[in-house]
Amino acid sequence: MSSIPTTNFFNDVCSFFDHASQFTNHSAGLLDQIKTCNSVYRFRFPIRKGNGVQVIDAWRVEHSHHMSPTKGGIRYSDMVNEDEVMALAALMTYKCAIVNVPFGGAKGGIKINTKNYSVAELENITRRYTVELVKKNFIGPAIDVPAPDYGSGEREMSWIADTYNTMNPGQLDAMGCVTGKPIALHGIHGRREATGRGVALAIRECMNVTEDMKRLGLTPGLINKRVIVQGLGNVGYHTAKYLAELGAIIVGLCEYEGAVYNENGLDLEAVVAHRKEAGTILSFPGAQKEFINSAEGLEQECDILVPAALENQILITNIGRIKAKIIAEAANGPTTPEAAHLFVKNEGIIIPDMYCNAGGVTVSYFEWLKNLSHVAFGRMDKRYEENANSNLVSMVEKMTGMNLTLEQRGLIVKGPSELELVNSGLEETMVRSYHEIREIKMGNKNINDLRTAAFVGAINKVAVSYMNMGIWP
Ligand SMILES: NC(=O)c1ccc[n+]([C@@H]2O[C@H](COP(=O)([O-])OP(=O)(O)OC[C@H]3O[C@@H](n4cnc5c(N)ncnc54)[C@H](O)[C@@H]3O)[C@@H](O)[C@H]2O)c1
Repeated sequence: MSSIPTTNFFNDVCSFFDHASQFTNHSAGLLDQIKTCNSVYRFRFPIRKGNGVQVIDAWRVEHSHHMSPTKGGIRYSDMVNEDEVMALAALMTYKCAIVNVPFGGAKGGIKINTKNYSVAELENITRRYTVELVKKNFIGPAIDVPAPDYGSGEREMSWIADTYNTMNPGQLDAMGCVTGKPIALHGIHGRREATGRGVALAIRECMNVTEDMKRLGLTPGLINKRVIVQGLGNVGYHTAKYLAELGAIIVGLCEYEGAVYNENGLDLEAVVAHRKEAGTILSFPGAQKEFINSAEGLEQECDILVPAALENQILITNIGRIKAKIIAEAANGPTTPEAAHLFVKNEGIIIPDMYCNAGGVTVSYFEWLKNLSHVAFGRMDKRYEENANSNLVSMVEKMTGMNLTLEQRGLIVKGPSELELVNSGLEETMVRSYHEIREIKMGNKNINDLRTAAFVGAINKVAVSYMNMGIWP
């Protein structure tokens, strides 16, 4: 892997890119166009706080316009900075390419600690942020479509949708300006859990390849595999939930205030309930061990480690103590290039962020399509099941000469629900993309990790778009 020294997150992404680009045959100029962030919008705006005024720092970065609109979440964090937003925007470009979602990459950031603001203040900040984006043409269903990320969720997406809609009266597709909205406000079933579900499917796919598991000394499949998850937010919680449903054992859970471990398994819901009540993950009665230094939680015995919090968690300084054989990057950028290089050299498998957490943008794409098409997805359960006089039922009754019972009528007319459609589309995407990446790796003996293979696939797809598009004028 790359020998470029790590200085920051965007550099790390570029260093992975540079390493992979040697396995492509594109010109230096085209590679430069793909790698660079096209538009970086940094802005500041005031809000009222108490009796005074506070200035908020914010960003929106559009990394690539090889496809429109651009797409990517908005991070609410007091640690967010321009470099981080640029790196996350770049990852969005490669992520969308890997899962064949026809968007360019983008990302946003608002530099606040959400705990220090009331709900009303958060609403003011979110709405003013949206207004700033509208003013500069950095948001719109055909321009740039934000989504949730660290520190933001359905509530913030609702405020964004409403602000945009209010500022664009009569725009038919206005609700497609943002995804990750609540179901009741033009959202889609399955989006909330999509990233975590996708991570679990990515891990399942990886563990089902017998020859790769043999190399790691593991039996294939997820049953009874021991998992540690870092971060109990949207992505971490849902990943742990679906992995447990697929037969894995959640042995460790880490939050910023500490970590808990039990070699026989932790009850996820009980840990979440305990944390909610006690205000900390520590002192959970079902834990055998606990760690006040949360990072120690990552270093415990397990087969699979799922960092699902923030970047730069697995570093050259702690990689030697990580016992997992598989790192599934649910978070963006959790492993630095040097740490990743060492882990792969020691025969570990890293399921790279740009593929591993792509379930979120995949289902966001479904939501955007739903908003643009103005058509409900899936069956209308009640109407179909209660109305047994549909044409289809009469036809079957005519053909068979039978009088169908209500239950039989229901079975005949029952199509997939919106959630079933979303989940099957998500599963198909995660399965197909995993094997596409693995085949790139297997097709070149000099590519020894899935991240490089994923980058090669993504660079090639983005390059084709840019070449087809040409340069104007
Ligand atoms: N939300 C999505 O759909 C989505 C999609 C793709 C990628 N991601 C990535 O997944 C990661 C998590 O995002 P999220 O939406 O779950 O955020 P979130 O805000 O819902 O949850 C993050 C959790 O991580 C915890 N955390 C923070 N620092 C920690 C530390 N040092 N150790 C342990 N826990 C820590 C926080 O307390 C919080 O509970 C981010 O890297 C994000 O970019 C999110």
